[in-house]
Amino acid sequence: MKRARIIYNPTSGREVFKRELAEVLKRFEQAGYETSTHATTCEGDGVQAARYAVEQKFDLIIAAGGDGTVNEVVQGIAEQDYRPQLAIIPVGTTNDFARALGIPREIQKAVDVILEHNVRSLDIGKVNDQYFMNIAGGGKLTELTYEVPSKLKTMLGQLAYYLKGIEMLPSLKPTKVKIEYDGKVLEEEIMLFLVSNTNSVGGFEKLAPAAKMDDGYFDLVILKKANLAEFIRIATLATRGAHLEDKHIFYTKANRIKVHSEEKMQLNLDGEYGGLLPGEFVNLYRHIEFFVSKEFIEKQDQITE
Ligand SMILES: Nc1ncnc2c1ncn2[C@@H]1O[C@H](COP(=O)(O)OP(=O)(O)OP(=O)(O)O)[C@@H](O)[C@H]1O
Repeated sequence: MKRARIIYNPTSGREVFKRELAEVLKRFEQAGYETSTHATTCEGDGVQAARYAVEQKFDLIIAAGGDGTVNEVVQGIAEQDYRPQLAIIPVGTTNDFARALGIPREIQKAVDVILEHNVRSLDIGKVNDQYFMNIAGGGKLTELTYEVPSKLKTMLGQLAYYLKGIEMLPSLKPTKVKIEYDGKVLEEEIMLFLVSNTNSVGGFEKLAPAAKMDDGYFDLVILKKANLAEFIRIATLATRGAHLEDKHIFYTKANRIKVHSEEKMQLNLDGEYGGLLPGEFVNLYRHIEFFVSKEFIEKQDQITE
């Protein structure tokens, strides 16, 4: 019998997972998994819980939470030789990665998709010994995501980011950076850089429209120095994926990217603070097996064509 470990964050999002846990457990048991649970107790506990699941040779980890919880589970398994498969039940405030995999936000519907058993080996990113699945970035613009207090996020969800973003827009300043990617060099004043593994980022579904999650490459998107009016225009273009041709945007695919800056620049990993630059981003090719939706597989196949 296969063994599954549910690692869930009881404080995630609107804190609804616990109420459905018994039903979720029943469904996994019925599907042939011997299933046990771990509720995370504090920041970092998801990493330890995932390491324990590795040691105990669980076949499957089901991470129930937001991007933060999934990220901790990935940190816990990514550097191990034995890596359990990973499924996600998105119950967080931000669930960009689950959305990228086509996992629905309703708990039982997410379980339906997981139990269809579509598994794919996907790339993940590594920078300075930390891992990310979705996106890493830097520049004043990316610093917004951790300016939003957790309470506000619980109450307002995604909207909290936008409110904070609008409040901060006028104070955004460019940063001078040197970016080396696959043997080439770019020196530029930038508003932000994004190293993307998926194309579903903070509500912008088409930020990196060609980002494929199993090709061994990141999509590097850089917004060069721009004034407020230009920024708003480009952000509008980005909502429909029409920004890459703009002269303020630099875009390429690369699997190894180094970013340095003389100025202090914070790193953002999957929406959370990830320390300071410099950083070297490395794409780990098809490193973890994820449970995905049929729609995800269809979409990925279309990108190849
Ligand atoms: N019991 C706990 N109490 C407080 N924090 C926790 C607990 N368990 C996990 N965490 C932390 O909460 C972070 C955010 O969790 P997660 O992404 O699942 O939920 P979220 O609702 O989307 O979170 P956020 O409030 O950051 O948007 C995790 O990265 C983890 O470090």
